[in-house]
Amino acid sequence: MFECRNLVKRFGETVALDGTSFSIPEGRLTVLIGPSGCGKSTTLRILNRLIEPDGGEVLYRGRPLSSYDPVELRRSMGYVIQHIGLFPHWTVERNICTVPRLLGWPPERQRARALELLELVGLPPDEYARKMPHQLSGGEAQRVGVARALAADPPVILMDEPFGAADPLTRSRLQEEFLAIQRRLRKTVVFVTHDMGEAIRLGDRIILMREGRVVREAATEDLVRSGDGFVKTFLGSESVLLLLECHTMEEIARPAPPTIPEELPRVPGAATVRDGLSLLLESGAPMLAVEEQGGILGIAGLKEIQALVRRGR
Ligand SMILES: Nc1ncnc2c1ncn2[C@@H]1O[C@H](COP(=O)(O)OP(=O)(O)OP(=O)(O)O)[C@@H](O)[C@H]1O
Repeated sequence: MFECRNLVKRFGETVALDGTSFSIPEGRLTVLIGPSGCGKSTTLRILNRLIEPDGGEVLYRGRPLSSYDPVELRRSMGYVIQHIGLFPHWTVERNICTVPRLLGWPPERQRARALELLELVGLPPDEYARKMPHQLSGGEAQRVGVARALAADPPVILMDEPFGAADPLTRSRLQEEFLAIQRRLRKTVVFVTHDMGEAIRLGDRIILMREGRVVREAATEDLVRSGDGFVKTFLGSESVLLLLECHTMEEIARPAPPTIPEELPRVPGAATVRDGLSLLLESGAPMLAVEEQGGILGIAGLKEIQALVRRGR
């Protein structure tokens, strides 16, 4: 979807991007990650032409980005930032419809879309559509921000530390919800974070940046497994836990025996192995029953988790 070649961007003496090259595939969630100041946000702002690079080029759908009208381009890309910037004296519904209104959609279509999106992000429309931004919690405001970014059904969503200000529990809920939405919608998402746990949980691909350059660009799982130099420092001692984030319980479950004890704790097949391990340790049970659509699809315990870690190392 995007092809960035040798991007250079300077702010006075500061070199924010120093020959950055990478590609962003269509329909996948690509994470840009790296230490503070390495050029992640600058890259994102170049992608929607909020700023222009001093050198290099970006191809978007095979054409130079510079050949697109910046205003139209921005309307075709949802943008979610940390402090979501809802308009304070507009209702939630009106905020969500910002772009559809600019595009001249008829009011009924705007309204229907807002209600549909509130549903999608888990905010009951009857309760939330008429609320004002100051009546929302931080997590709810972020959900409205995601709904607003999706409103005109743009093919691309740019997200700059969207859940960065949320407390850990809310953050993990927002991540799960967004992942579920992304599994349905398959947008091209470029997601900036400096939290490796978040990158691994959400990203199909990860682009690791340092000092304005790309250090590594790989599928999430390959990156976690490889653990070379800078990657390893970034992952630190958490690398095993992070590997567990990449896999689901249904992937490691073995077939269930004909009868399984009633008291065995249940875990959804889609839960990460990390969540499965927590449940196993908390419950003290020898095994978990892995469920899918109400039925039991298998069982898994420490042995299966250890096998996964050994395979991943
Ligand atoms: N408008 C600006 N004017 C001056 N310097 C800037 C501007 N925008 C970014 N920079 C500088 O460019 C470098 C890269 O900034 P950028 O915001 O892209 O980093 P980042 O990786 O997103 O950092 P963080 O994780 O802290 O948000 C930094 O040194 C920053 O201070």
